[in-house]
Amino acid sequence: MSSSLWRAAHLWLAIISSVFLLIASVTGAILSFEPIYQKAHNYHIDNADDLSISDVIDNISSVQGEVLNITRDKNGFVAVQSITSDTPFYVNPFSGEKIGDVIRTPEIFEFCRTLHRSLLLGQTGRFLIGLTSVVLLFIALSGFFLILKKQGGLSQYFSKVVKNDFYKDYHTRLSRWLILSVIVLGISGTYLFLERFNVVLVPTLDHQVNETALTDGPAEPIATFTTFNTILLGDLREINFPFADFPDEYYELKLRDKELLVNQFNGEVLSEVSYPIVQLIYQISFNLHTGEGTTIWAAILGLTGIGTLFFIYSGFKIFLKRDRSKIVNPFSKDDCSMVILVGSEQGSTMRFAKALQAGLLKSKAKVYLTSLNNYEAYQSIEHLFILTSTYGVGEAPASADKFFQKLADKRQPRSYGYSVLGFGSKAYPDFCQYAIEVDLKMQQVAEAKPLLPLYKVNEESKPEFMTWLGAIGQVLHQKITINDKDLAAAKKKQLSFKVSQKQDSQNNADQTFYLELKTSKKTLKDYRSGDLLEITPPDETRERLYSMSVDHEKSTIGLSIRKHEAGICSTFLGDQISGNKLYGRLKSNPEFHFPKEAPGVILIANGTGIAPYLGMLAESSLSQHVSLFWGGQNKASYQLYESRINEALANGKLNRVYTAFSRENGTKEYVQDAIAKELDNITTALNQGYVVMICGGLNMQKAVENKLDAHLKSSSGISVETLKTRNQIKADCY
Ligand SMILES: Cc1cc2nc3c(=O)[nH]c(=O)nc-3n(C[C@H](O)[C@H](O)[C@H](O)COP(=O)(O)O)c2cc1C
Repeated sequence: MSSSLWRAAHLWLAIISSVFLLIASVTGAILSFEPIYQKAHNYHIDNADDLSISDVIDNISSVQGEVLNITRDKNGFVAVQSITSDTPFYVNPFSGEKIGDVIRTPEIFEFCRTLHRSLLLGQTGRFLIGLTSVVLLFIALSGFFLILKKQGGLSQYFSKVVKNDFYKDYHTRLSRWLILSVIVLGISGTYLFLERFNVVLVPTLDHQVNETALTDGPAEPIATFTTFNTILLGDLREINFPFADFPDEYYELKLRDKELLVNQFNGEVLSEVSYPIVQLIYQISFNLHTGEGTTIWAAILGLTGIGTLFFIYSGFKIFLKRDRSKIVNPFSKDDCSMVILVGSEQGSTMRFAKALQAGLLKSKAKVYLTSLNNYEAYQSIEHLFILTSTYGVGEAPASADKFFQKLADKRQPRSYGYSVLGFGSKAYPDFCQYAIEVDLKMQQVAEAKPLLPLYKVNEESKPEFMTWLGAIGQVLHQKITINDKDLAAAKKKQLSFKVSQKQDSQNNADQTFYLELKTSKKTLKDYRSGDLLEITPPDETRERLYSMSVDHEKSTIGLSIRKHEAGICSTFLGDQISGNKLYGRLKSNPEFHFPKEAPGVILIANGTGIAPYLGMLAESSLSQHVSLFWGGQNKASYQLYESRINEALANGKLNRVYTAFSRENGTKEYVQDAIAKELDNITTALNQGYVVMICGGLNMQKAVENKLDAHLKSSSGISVETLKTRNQIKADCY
């Protein structure tokens, strides 16, 4: 069974049984206090368990007179019902003296017990709650399997949990400790359920007493009964005394593992029947399920009940936040003749790949879908489809960066046809570069025969994808139908914004404008400068992200945007005028927030990358030293931001500004050149704990980081990579 099936089983069983689990956990947690509550009364007398039954009977009878029944409960408390008392009472087995009345169970426990056992619904409730135990067992076992998978086996069981999301992390962390007790509760609850509904039959004990051979009087003293002398109080559960001095009235002894009938006159054992194994298992299950008699186990059960509440809550949170783009493969990899490998960073290529998978599955093909980084040998492979986007500067997306290595290491067992489909954007100079490289690599694989030349899709264009799909259909001689719904991105709830200001750059060549959008205070409450605005232009499926500045006082966000010729979204935003209404979503980007704790911050940007900094300057404190490096075409380009920057300089929120112009009076200076001049100061500042932030184009980021890296390595032996892991260098480039 694959991990995804385990996960699906874990999830759906939990969802179906959640209400019952909730009731059982709350009541179970409360009931776990009952054994602790009882133990707290402490009617336990030390060393009494070593007394023989004959001593106990003697001691009690001499003080309490005629006794009807003696019990020893799981706490070791000895209770007596005598002929003269209406209710049972606890005694000291050494002295036979009464030490207290039998504890009355508080109402709350009684109520919880009924709810826990039958949901107050009688037999139907008992059945439902019993079934919940069975389901709990499967949830726990699937959970255990998932932890093993996640942690990388039993030997890694308690190794560090890879940081993810609060609910996911603690769902795993806590369950590593509580899973065993949940499994115990599941197994014991299941056994009690099976016993109650007679699936496991516990036979009634059948004592065979030879009535004709029964002897009577004269009664010998109990102290001479060998059996009573050898059985210890610790092994006793109950003794029922004979009612009258007739030979067919005998002592009934219930011990840990058997029952005895003993002649009241001479102590002869008339019948001895051991409990059947099913009954012993029942007892063990009962004790394990209730925690009766053991405070520590009861406390563990209580924690397990509370933990289960957390599992239900966090499980729901994980479910609601779940990644709907998860891959589901109905066939195992070696059964599939068609394999789809995907390279995707933000999920859109995966969406196309899933639509393709669904289309092929509809035509009864056996298809296996996975990411390029999971490349391995596929025993039944006939066709391979590679769909990949390009990231960075013509680089592999995150889910494909190990593909070439794996392709070199793993060979397919047979020859197969392949086709590569690249996803990218013409707004980048290296359009579909990574797909081009993948296609070239595939051409060198001996077993791989091209089905089609490389196809490319610009900005998730559906028509371009359909063209490729048609070509594939022709090669395979089958029509592949794709559901439009599968291709469309999930509709997300949009927030409304009003354009409050639009300002164009004074340098026309820049094609840049500043857009201020107004919204409500509440909408912006959880967002900061450096977070992102996601805009999907009307009639488009693909969203674009813009790094924004946030002004909480004015309830506005600020964006700096450069119009691209083929840029659908930048054109759409460029057409806006004050008063227009726009829709979008806000996305948190905590890795790129202003570091309020740092002694100083160096902000580096080119072009529109300055947008988040314009808001961040308001967040700096007067004790922090903040400098800004900005690169643009010329001084006219700078004017779009100048008043905001000057205001920050005037009120002490910004200490220094360095500008670099690439087309000003014949000079050709880029922001990385301005950085190069200040490398000594920047290195000193980093050594003092300053934080460097970089926002703008990827090429600029690379150039700045290369300069910094070389200088840092030679001067202080530290690399940019190390500073990034320490969060001393933060970048948000595109
Ligand atoms: C930071 C960044 C860098 C990108 N670099 C390139 C690139 O060099 N070449 C290209 O063709 N597309 C580039 N793209 C565009 C993506 O490849 C394109 O949007 C693709 O549809 C994304 O697919 P995904 O959502 O599956 O990752 C880039 C996108 C981003 C956000």
